[in-house]
Amino acid sequence: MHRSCSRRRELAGTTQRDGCPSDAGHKGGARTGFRILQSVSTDVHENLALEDWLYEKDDDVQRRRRTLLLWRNGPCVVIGRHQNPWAECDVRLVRSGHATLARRRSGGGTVYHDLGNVNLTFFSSRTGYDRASNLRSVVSALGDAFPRLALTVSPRHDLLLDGRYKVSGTAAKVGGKVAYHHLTLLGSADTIAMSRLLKSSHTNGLRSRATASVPAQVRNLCDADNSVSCEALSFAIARYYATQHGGAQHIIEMVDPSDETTFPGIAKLHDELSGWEWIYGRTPEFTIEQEWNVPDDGDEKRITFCLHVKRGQIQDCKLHVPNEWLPTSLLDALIHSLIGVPFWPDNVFLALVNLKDTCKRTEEVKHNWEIDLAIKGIFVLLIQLIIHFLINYIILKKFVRCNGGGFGMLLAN
Ligand SMILES: Nc1ncnc2c1ncn2[C@@H]1O[C@H](COP(=O)(O)OC(=O)CCCC[C@@H]2CCSS2)[C@@H](O)[C@H]1O
Repeated sequence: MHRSCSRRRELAGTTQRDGCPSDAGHKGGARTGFRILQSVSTDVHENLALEDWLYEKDDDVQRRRRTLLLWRNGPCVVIGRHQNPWAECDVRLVRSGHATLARRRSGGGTVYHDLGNVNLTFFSSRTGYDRASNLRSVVSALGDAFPRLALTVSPRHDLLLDGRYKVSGTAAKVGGKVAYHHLTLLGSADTIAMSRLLKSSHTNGLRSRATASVPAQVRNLCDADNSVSCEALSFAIARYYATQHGGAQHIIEMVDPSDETTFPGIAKLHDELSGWEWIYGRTPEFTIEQEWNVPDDGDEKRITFCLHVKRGQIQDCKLHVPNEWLPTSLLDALIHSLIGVPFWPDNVFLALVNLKDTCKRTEEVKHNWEIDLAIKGIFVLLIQLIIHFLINYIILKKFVRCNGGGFGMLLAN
């Protein structure tokens, strides 16, 4: 890392300096065995790119120098590497601008972040990687600074307040030589937004082998001690970390993940992490099935609609409607118009709504103008669908190419 652009904040004293000597991270000229960094960015994709960059490219991390990174994000939902966003959160709400969606490199479940949540990443050698020890340090650090907080480490490495409320979730990435363990810490996050966002938009009928989150009852630390703030949490943890690793005094080095000079190649990592291909396209394949009953001459008929999605695109589509309702050729055309289309709830939702309308229309038609109009209706539906898909598909593809993602903005319009 070229450090001349980072800023340093000396926490043991009161000084905060801008511009630093080129040996930032060296204490009094002598290199310490550890380093504490804090990101100035609150953009989740920038911060994940920074984490990635440090893990992949940073000389100090590669030389197994212990590094603690502190970071916070604006409102976002962060899914694990092997998760399905449609199963884990309300994608529609996310896309309407309420939060950013990110897929991280580590496994595990889905969490919500905002500025009331602090993230800590402990980089170490693979052999020095020890989640339990990191968590014990966090508990000790917070115990020293906020004696009123009763924190414990659960068997699955969550941090619990009063033995039951989750205040921190953990995940990790372990490579051949280096590793990181990262965790959240709920200081004063918006837990109402959290529960709204972490509700699947497709609770019924979604089948997949993706990792499922383990929902928990959460609480903010500030609810147990109102002197808790994210700044105070970061300070307490940084101070403890330094003491633990032999530093009498500690310095927090402020780093800017949008600075390509300091972190060469970081923009590429950012583009990858914020692109559709990574966030949605990496979803393990899944099947989604919807069914509903439609009245038919005083009776009820069942319609089923089943999509198989691979790499974020519809690979297969099955639609069963009563034989007499739709001519097979049109049914096939409808199915084929969906194949290869990115699985985008709007696309599928529209197809379902149109299909429902068609069925209703078919019902009316049976009684009024018979099959002639039904075919016309379906034809109109097909044209609508095809136009809709073409518009979405072409524009979205173009958009993704230009912006590396950001469907939310487009679809919100
Ligand atoms: N910010 C935060 N902190 C603690 N717990 C949370 C948070 N957001 C949601 N939750 C609760 O955890 C479960 C999911 O628990 P689950 O155990 O399934 O997943 C995790 O804990 C993953 C932690 C990942 C930590 C990374 C560190 C830096 S980037 S993200 C969710 O349903 C909520 O009930």
